[in-house]
Amino acid sequence: MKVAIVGAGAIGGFIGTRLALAGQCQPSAYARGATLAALRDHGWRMQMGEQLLQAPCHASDDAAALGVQDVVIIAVKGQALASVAQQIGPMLGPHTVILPAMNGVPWWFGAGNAAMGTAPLESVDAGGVIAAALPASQVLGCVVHASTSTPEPGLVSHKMGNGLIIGEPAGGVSPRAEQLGQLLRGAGFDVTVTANIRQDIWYKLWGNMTLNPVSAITGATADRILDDQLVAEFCRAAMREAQQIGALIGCPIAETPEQRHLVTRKLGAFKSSMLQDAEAGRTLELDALVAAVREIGQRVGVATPFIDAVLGLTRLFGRVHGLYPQA
Ligand SMILES: NC(=O)C1=CN([C@@H]2O[C@H](COP(=O)(O)OP(=O)(O)OC[C@H]3O[C@@H](n4cnc5c(N)ncnc54)[C@H](OP(=O)(O)O)[C@@H]3O)[C@@H](O)[C@H]2O)C=CC1
Ligand SMILES: CC(C)(CO)C(=O)C(=O)O
Repeated sequence: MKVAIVGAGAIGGFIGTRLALAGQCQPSAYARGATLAALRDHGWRMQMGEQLLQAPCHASDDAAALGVQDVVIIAVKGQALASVAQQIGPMLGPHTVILPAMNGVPWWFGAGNAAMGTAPLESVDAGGVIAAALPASQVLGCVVHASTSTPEPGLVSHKMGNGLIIGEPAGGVSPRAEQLGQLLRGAGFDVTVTANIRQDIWYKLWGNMTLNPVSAITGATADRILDDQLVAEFCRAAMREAQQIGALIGCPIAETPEQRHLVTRKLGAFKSSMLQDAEAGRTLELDALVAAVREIGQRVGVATPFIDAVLGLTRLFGRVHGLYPQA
C-alpha cells in the first residue's frame, strides 16, 4: 500500500514514524525546507520517553515525484491547507483515500447538513478552494487524541495520547474506514472507527476552541488555565455556546463543560499546539478552531458573545505579535 504523509510536523511525524516502524507500508513524506532536509538525513524520528524511535523515510517536496498514493494523510495546520491542497494533486488518484489528521472544523463539515447550508465555510475554505482540490467523496474524517511537538525540524517529541478516531463524513461505517483503521491499529494507535465522525470532531473541538487560544494569549499550560476559576468559567461560557450550536447541527454533547474540564485537568501541565505555535512565532490556527465555530453559529442563529471574545482577543494578540494576518 502506498501511503504519504503531507506535513511531517508534530502529528505527521508521529503517524509517519509509527507506520514506518510497523512495516505494513513505507510511508513517504511530502515536506519542505528544514523538515525535508532532516527527514532525508535521519529518516522518521520520534522521542518517546527515553526511547528514540527511528525509521527510513523517502521524503520529497515534489508531489509528482511521490506519485499517486493509496492513502494521503494530511497533517498541516488549518491555515496551510488551502495552499497544500493545491500542491498535492499529483498524489491523488480517483481511489486515493484522504485523511486530514487535523484539529478544528474541516472544510467538508457542512456537506449534507441542511442546518449549516451548502456554501463553503469562508473561515476555513474561502472560495471553496480546498473542496475543489480534495474531493469530499475521497475523504475520511479524523480526530487525533495526542499531544506531540517538534523540538527541532524532523524530530517529534511525544508527550501523551495515542488515540485516533476515523469515520465517513456522511456517517456509517465503510470497508475503507475499517481497512485504514486496521493499518493504523497495526502501527500501535488506539483506533476507533466511528459511525458519526462529525460528532467526534465537534466534541474534540469543544476543548480546543477555548484551551488552545487562551493558552496562546496567556502562555499558560492547561492546568493553570483550568485552576484559575475566572478563566475556566470564561472558557465554559464559550463552550455552552458551542454546545447549543452542536445541538442544531447534529453534534449534540451530553456532558457539561465542568465534566469535560475535570477530565482535561487530569492530563496535567501540557502545552496546546497553539501555545507551541505562539512560542515559536508561527501563525495561529485560529480560523478552523474558533472563527469557524462563530461562522456556524451565525448560520444557525446562535449568538456567540463569548466565542466572539475568544476570537477577538486571540486575533488581536496574533496581529500585534505577527502571528495572524492583518485585517
Ligand atoms: N501537536 C499536537 O499535539 C496536536 C496537533 N493537532 C492538530 O494536528 C494538525 C497538525 O498540527 P501539528 O502537527 O502540531 O503542526 P506542525 O506545525 O508541527 O506541523 C505541520 C507541518 O506541515 C508542514 N507544512 C505546512 N505547509 C506545508 C507545505 N506547503 N508543504 C510542505 N509541508 C508543509 C510544516 O512545515 P514547515 O515547518 O516548513 O512550515 C510542518 O512540518 C493541526 O490541525 C493541529 O491542531 C491535533 C492534536 C494534537
Ligand atoms: C490540546 C490537545 C493536545 C488535545 O489533544 C490538542 O489537540 C492540541 O494541542 O491542539
